[in-house]
Amino acid sequence: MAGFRDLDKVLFPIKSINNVVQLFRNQLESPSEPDLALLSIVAGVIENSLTSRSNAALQVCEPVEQNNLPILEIKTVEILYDKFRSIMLNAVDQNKAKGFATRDLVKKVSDVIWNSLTRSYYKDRAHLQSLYSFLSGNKLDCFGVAFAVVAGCQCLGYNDVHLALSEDHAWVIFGENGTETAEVTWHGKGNEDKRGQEIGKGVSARSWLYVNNKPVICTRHMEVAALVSAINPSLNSTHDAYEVALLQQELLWLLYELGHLKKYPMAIGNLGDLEEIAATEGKVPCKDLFQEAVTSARSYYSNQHVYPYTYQGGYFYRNKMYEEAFESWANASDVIRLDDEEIYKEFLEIANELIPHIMKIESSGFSANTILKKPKCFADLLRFYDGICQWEEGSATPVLHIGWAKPLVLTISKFDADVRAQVNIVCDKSEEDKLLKKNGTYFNNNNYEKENGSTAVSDSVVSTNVKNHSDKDNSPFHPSIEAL
Ligand SMILES: CC1(C)CN=C(N2CCN(c3ncnc4sc(CCF)cc34)CC2)S1
Repeated sequence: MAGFRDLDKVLFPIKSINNVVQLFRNQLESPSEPDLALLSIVAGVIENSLTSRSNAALQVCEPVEQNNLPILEIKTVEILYDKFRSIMLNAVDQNKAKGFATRDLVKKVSDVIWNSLTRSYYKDRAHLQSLYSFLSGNKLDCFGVAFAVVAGCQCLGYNDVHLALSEDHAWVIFGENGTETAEVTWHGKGNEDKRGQEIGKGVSARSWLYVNNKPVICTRHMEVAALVSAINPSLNSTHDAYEVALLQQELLWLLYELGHLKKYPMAIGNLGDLEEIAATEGKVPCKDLFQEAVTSARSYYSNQHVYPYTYQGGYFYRNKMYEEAFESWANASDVIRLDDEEIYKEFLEIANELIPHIMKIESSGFSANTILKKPKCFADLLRFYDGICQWEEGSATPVLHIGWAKPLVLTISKFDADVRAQVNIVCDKSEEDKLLKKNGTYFNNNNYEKENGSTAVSDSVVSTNVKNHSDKDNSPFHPSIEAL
């Protein structure tokens, strides 16, 4: 482990964002691996000092000149760092010969963190993700507990313990081949925690909560990306602390340029959101970052992640690119599996707020190039709704209710009959095969590529997949909705 070395200590007292970026760069480029506890404490102290209620007023009305931070003395960091190490070293006996972590060791570290937490507190509050929060307030959120367990294991010399991330949960992998898994934190409200248990191989592992067995398995450097992604600049529900957001943005660029975000779609999406708010001169534009997140999820996680498409759809929506937003949301809908509370809320907002808002604007008659005349938009909308219906079919609990049906009917009815007529529901493979051959396009599950591998759609034919409600096989071919 890199630890707190002299070349890091000379950067103190830290007074600017550049100093913090340099500390992270030192750690990330060190021959030994970056020290998660050190970096989480530094990020946590800075975030807390700039977002805590005490100076919230100051931050909102008097933006501190750029790049200056409240002075961070080395002593502050050393005290917290040594406290974390002593908690770990005292709790776990050290005589055992180092080697690979065991389930008992991982559970023990999780218990040490767990049993130190304040009895009851509002778990979804902001700024509870870092080791600073753990050490100064004995409070952590769900992600923060999992991160602290990995940082604790690193402290104890178990470098095989790594963070595993889905889009709404976190756990750890460990062991000689990194194939052991263990729950180390809770998930959601009112669910009994399963700490110590392995991630099931059954239905639950195929749910969205475990991204259908395609989680982000972090390297040490990606764990730094996770702590940076988890930095929360929120001052209150309407304002962000400018310096915290800028620090997060610069650290994400550092990690991006070192290549540590390649397999981390959500971190790329986080950077895209920050770049949309304040673009950094000469960098990859946010629109391309959102596409890179989609490509990463498709390349490394078999397109089983939803958030890259909702990041991208949200960008298109905010920039009034409604045709593109429909396509992103339809792609997101193609991904979803069995029911899950968090992702349900995402789709509920898209179906019952964002899409109706777009339809209201588009049918107000002022938009010249209205999507209401575009068969592809109608096709993508049907694909979006079809995915949700399939979700309903596949899930134990009912998903759809009249609250979904009304906006759905209203939306569909906004497209004229002549536009709808151009969307041809193709219901059997032979017909689809003929069509595909004719247009040189073929399908794989959720995206379409020309034979030459470029992802595109020929102008005359826009094809899209609609999962056949009946077929349960995994054949890549499904009846499709064609807009000719
Ligand atoms: C398109 C969106 C609604 C905007 N922000 C989103 N997120 C913000 C950032 N998120 C994340 N960003 C980086 N890493 C992680 S790991 C994780 C699961 C709990 F550990 C969540 C998450 C979660 C998703 S999704």
